[in-house]
Amino acid sequence: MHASYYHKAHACIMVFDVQRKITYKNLNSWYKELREFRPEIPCILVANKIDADMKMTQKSFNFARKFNLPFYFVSAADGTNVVKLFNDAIKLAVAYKKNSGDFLDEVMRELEVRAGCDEWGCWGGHSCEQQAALCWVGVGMGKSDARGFPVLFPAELRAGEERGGLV
Ligand SMILES: Nc1nc2c(ncn2[C@@H]2O[C@H](COP(=O)(O)OP(=O)(O)OP(=O)(O)O)[C@@H](O)[C@H]2O)c(=O)[nH]1
Repeated sequence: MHASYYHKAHACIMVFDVQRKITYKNLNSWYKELREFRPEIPCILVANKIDADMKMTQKSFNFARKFNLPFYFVSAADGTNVVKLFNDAIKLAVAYKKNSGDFLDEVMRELEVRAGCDEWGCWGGHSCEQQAALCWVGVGMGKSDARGFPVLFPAELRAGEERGGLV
């Protein structure tokens, strides 16, 4: 899968189809690839389509145990465990993002603080990422106000907009 799919992911839901064994076997290579890009993010394993064969819920799947992954039996068709799965994945992702030792996450946390973003979002009409990018440039150019916030000049902002919105 292209690297951009993994970029800045904070959680992963890996799904196999209980009706097609090959999808279970393929988990090895998917998991290996995931860990090359995102070594630490929480990963949840899902056995999907249990409505088609409820007997499969009696089976124990070693992959989850081997890699110590939370494991859910799901049916996307009838909704079994779907909401729980996504709620839990979001919680894990948020918890990971708050505390992660990933260099990029640490940089983003620092920039969000400098840009005046908090858990509500970003103040000043920009998204956190836009604001952080503005801040990044401001810091890089050594321009900041007394509070450490970046100072950008209209010409730089215009140039940024011409390049697609970010300075
Ligand atoms: N019975 C059942 N069918 C499902 C479930 N989830 C998906 N399907 C069916 O599986 C087929 C493939 O679904 P997609 O959403 O296209 O999934 P995909 O991963 O792109 O495709 P596959 O790899 O073929 O499963 C469709 O016919 C779906 O209706 C499920 O939980 N139960």
